[in-house]
Amino acid sequence: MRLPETYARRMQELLGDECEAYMESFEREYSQGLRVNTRKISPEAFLGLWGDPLESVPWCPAGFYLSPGGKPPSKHPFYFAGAYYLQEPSAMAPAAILPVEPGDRVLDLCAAPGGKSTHLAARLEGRGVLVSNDVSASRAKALLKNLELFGTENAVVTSEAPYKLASRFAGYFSKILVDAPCSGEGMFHKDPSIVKNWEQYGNEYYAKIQEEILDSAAAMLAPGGMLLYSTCTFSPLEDEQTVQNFLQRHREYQLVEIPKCGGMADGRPEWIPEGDSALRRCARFWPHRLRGEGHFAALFQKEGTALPWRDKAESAGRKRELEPFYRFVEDTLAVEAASLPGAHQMPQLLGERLYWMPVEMEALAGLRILRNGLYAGDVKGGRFEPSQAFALALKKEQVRKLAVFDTEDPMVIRYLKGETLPSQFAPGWNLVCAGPFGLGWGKASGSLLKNKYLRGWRYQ
Ligand SMILES: C[S@@+](CC[C@H](N)C(=O)[O-])C[C@H]1O[C@@H](n2cnc3c(N)ncnc32)[C@H](O)[C@@H]1O
Repeated sequence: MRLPETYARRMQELLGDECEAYMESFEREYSQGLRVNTRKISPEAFLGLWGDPLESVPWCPAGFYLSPGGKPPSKHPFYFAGAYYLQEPSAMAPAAILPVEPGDRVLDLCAAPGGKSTHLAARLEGRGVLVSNDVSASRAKALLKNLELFGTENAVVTSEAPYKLASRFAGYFSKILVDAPCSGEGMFHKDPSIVKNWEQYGNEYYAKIQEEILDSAAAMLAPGGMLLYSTCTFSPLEDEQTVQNFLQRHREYQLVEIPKCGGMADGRPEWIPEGDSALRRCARFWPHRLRGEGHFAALFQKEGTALPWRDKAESAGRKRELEPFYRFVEDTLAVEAASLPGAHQMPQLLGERLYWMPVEMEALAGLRILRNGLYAGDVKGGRFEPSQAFALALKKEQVRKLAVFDTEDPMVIRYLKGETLPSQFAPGWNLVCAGPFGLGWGKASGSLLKNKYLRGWRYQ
């Protein structure tokens, strides 16, 4: 692997004797990981279903290393069911470290394609709200898809510049994740093309953006709230220096110790001018000291007392315009409308589309929003057509009409490819399942199951 000379020299100066081990880490196999969606299944139950033995990632209770030569994980029906996310093991740390509780108001400010957002969503267990933002509109689309695949009902997906969000959400969030754009030195092994980007932009360019993003994040954190800053680079300018500069600009923040495990190392105050010893509380992930790529994380707490967040109690009652939806629930599902995922949020029809929204639309006016909560489906012509997102947010036990196939049954892949299938299922909408997981809808009529799997998500 060809590393830029200035980079290699700097790493030699920083790491000294340890640099040799770092350089050797480029020779070993890149570790791939899988993080189980705990909204859908426990890690233990997943391991039982998966069959191949998987080793745990020390800093993430739902994370596992994939063994080379195992099942191709991006072609497996469970991947299409949102039962897991494929994620580099070190990248599982930031959302595991930020102490998110169900009911928190969480912001993921640089969120696409959603590795950490899907993790935060799982930890929220459907309570509170997750605002997932990425400044890039095209990347935000992938973010939305991943959150829908995970069955998330309480996410607002936006595509805005952080300062613009800050003007609307002052002091609103109890937890914020800033997984900042960075020079990506920790990913040189995973993706050597990042070296070109490093040569083009350098560390100062990113350090400036990181400071701006962090200032916007600071404006949005509630008193007593916690902020997790992470990068996938080794540069002290983008790591310890960015953290120290932030603390100097925002005296109401303190660094919180990140408990080290699995080979994580302390932050390095001695690598920046007049570095404060508190910077040791940060965590560094070195590829020669642990099984994962390079990362950095810092956890801050804002002074003040956090107020407990309560979901809005929705006693919406039965709304006349939603009658087709209630009929669908009675015909197809095994639970009442009030106990469905997202039903504690505000039901709202936008045109024909029914959503359960965690945040009032007025609060988001003027922002580029891709989604506010769960898009349940369309109410049209006196009928209700459930959405793909709704299928993935439902648990199999919540549905009465089911078309269940064994995970290994070739019908599963045929369904994911969009084919019509033979049916012996109850007439009407059925949740098509691979083993314990819903994949999407099918509509049974006579001897056929019409395929309602979302076209853009089909198995290629
Ligand atoms: C490290 S990636 C995020 C990865 C993501 N957290 C995940 O786990 O999948 C950084 C993201 O920051 C976004 N970004 C770049 N410049 C930004 C800015 N000025 N403000 C906010 N986000 C920005 C990029 O589009 C990119 O998606």
